[in-house]
Amino acid sequence: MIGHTLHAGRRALYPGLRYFSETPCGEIIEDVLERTDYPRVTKQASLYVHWPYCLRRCSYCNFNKYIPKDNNDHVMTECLQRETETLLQLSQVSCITSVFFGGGTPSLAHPSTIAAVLETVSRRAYLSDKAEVTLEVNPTPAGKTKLEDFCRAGVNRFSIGVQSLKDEDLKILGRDHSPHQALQTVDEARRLCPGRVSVDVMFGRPNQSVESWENELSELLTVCDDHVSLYQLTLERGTQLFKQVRGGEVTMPAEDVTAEMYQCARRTLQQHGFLQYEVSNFARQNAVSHHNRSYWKGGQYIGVGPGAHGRFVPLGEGGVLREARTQTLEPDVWIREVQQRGHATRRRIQLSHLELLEEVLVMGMRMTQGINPKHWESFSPHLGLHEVFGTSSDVQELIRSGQLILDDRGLRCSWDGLALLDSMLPALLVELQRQMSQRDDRADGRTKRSSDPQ
Ligand SMILES: C[S@@+](CC[C@H](N)C(=O)[O-])C[C@H]1O[C@@H](n2cnc3c(N)ncnc32)[C@H](O)[C@@H]1O
Ligand SMILES: C[S@@+](CC[C@H](N)C(=O)[O-])C[C@H]1O[C@@H](n2cnc3c(N)ncnc32)[C@H](O)[C@@H]1O
Ligand code: SF4
Repeated sequence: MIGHTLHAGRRALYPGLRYFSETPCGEIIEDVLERTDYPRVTKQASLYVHWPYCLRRCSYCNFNKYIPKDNNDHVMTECLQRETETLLQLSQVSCITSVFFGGGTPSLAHPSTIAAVLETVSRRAYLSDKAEVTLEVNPTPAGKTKLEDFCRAGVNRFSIGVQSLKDEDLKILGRDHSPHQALQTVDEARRLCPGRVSVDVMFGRPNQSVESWENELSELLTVCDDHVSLYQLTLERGTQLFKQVRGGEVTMPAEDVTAEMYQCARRTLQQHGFLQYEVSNFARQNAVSHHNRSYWKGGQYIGVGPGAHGRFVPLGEGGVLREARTQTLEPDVWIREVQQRGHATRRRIQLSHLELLEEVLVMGMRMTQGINPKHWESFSPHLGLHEVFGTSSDVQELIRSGQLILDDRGLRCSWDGLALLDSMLPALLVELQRQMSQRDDRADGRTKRSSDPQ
């Protein structure tokens, strides 16, 4: 989803860099460096920390996870701290706005590991007491008993992988908990962090019908807190489920059935007071996830741990371009690299201005509020949102057909359009590429004219 870099191979020079420093998180001091045409760079970021271990492999999952051979908590903790320090220094980020411990199964980590990483962040950057600190939890009895200690370590939001409330479905998915254990974990998390508990649920599961999904959702709504993430089960190559489906052992619901499940869930959640704020995310009482929202708003983020990815400008190395960075995948190799050179960045790609705008577009359109003109302008000061999309006949057609809205509030999907976002993005991206290239041609023309012999 976010690791995706559009046109990663292409390189183009940023027209310039405007550098904003922050004191410490709020006030922005503008300090124009070099040329004048580049979106602002701030000294704030969110932090993602990847815990790469799971007790077993769920049948559908292709995330970066490994079954631990032995307990290496101590060395993992040291390396997560070291990589956090290094990347904070490399990025010169002085304010961390949210922290997300994801995985794998980060609830397998010792609470002291979580505390140690947060302590490192606080030592090296500003981390407000109020900053959102989320931990993903597998709802097993062992996970549940550690929740209180995780809170003491500094976690103030839990994201619980409930996935399904049907025992037989959890078995097909290869989960190691029952629906009852999941509900007990949600209860305990709500007791500890009222209003700050999210549940992840997957739909489009093998043999699932719309009717059974509706019943399951109703049950979920009686127990959940104020945040729900609904993910359509994706059949990932290389997983056990993929093989089972290909071998005919398991049948996935047809596309029109999963589309109906999605629409039915959106309606039901709305009726229960949840606002959909993103393709897969719903919140009531304003319990939106700050961490996820900062990704969708094109904020900088630092990723530490095996396979984590990040998006930031390495100001500390003299960098001026935002980079897409990925850390080494395999934990033992990652540990060695962190011990040797302080971090294990395996891949770094400088994003051109166009690539950055493509990401801002793709991520921003996932939010129901879409992209407002000011948000766009902070990344594209010289080519406004209406200039890019206002004149395109393809975009006009999407507006006429009721899928897209472009007005004073910006560009966004309609209710129906959000479900069809993937089919709309190619037209939007083509328009962006066309307008950016015309703009570069005009700028080149001006440069050429001004350097013509008099
Ligand atoms: C990778 S898991 C990590 C958290 C934790 N280990 C768990 O399983 O709950 C994060 C979320 O990704 C979602 N996910 C993983 N694989 C998926 C797939 N193939 N299709 C859709 N969602 C998936 C699940 O809903 C899960 O809660
Ligand atoms: C699958 S989402 C689950 C979020 C959950 N539903 C919630 O509301 O808290 C996990 C979060 O971690 C981020 N994430 C997952 N894997 C990552 C990775 N390898 N590097 C950086 N961020 C990652 C996702 O972008 C997202 O923000
Ligand atoms: S879904 Fe979660 S618990 Fe299952 S294998 Fe993937 S990361 Fe591990």
